Amino acid sequence: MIVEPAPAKLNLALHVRRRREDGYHELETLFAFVADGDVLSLAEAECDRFEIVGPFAGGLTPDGDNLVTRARDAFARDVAALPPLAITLDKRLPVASGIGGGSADAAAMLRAAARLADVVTDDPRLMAVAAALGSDVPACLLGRTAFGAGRGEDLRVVEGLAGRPVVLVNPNVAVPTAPVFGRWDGVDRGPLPGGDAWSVATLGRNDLFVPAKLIAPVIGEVVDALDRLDGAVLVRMSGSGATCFAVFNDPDACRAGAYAIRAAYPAWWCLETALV
Ligand SMILES: C[C@@](CO)(OP(=O)(O)O)[C@H](O)COP(=O)(O)OP(=O)(O)OC[C@H]1O[C@@H](n2ccc(N)nc2=O)[C@H](O)[C@@H]1O
Ligand SMILES: Nc1ncnc2c1ncn2[C@@H]1O[C@H](COP(=O)(O)OP(=O)(O)O)[C@@H](O)[C@H]1O
Repeated sequence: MIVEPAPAKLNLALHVRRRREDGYHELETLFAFVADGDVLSLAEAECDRFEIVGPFAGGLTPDGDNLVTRARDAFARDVAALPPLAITLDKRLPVASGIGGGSADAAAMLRAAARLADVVTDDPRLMAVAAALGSDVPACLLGRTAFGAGRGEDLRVVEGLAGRPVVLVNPNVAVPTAPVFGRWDGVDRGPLPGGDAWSVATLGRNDLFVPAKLIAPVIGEVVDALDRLDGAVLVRMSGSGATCFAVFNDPDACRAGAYAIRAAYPAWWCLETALV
């Protein structure tokens, strides 16, 4: 049995620079990962099977198009043969929420497949398969704090944020990515600032915040609620939303913040975790 974690991704900053001819957007982003996420379990079996369990299993159908089975099939086609596998996805992250759950699941499947097939994880074919699966999958395959450019696949690792406590909050509203990009106003507000990772995070922006709020105005309430927490040193929306995060210096303040959010907004999803 292989157990492969699929950690949630955060965009600590996300600058949208321009819309490309192919419909995708050129980004400059600071990717980070947290200590919690979905979990993929795999065991060799008589035939391929896929099931989804966990708190957000209801948001997906196991028979439908899933990034896990797409990653499995792409690996078997483009990298190396795989034995029949019984795969269980423990879906703990809200679906379509800006923290890359599906991308993290696909990346976890590729890592597990590489282990099973004795392929090294820095095999360039793995990154190529990841990029074809989705813009965030290469970053999730790397799983480390990194600057991302291009569609998100041009990655440069950066150190310096591990261990910072963070609260993630989603108002339980699914926000699909494409319509958010579709509402971006086309104005280039400038590149990521220079400096170390923390300076970039704090001085940066999320250019998808305004377009995402047009689709789900409650995101504004989430940011306001996080802004009111004592000790929050960075509050922002991640990706195309609707999940927002608050970074703290002090783990006790983080715990108190998560407690306050759960008490005031019991219908919202709230995860107390840390950057890795
Ligand atoms: C916005 C980001 C920021 O990290 O995260 P999420 O909000 O999805 O977590 C990503 O760029 C999302 O990556 P991912 O979710 O893998 O997107 P993809 O499947 O590649 O693309 C979904 C759709 O989003 C739009 N898209 C995505 C990436 C990009 N650089 N430009 C785009 O315009 C396109 O309309 C595309 O059809
Ligand atoms: N394993 C998966 N987990 C989540 N979503 C998936 C998965 N496989 C396919 N999808 C599809 O991908 C879309 C984006 O999902 P997700 O990665 O959760 O969004 P985001 O990157 O915004 O957090 C969903 O609307 C869903 O239909």
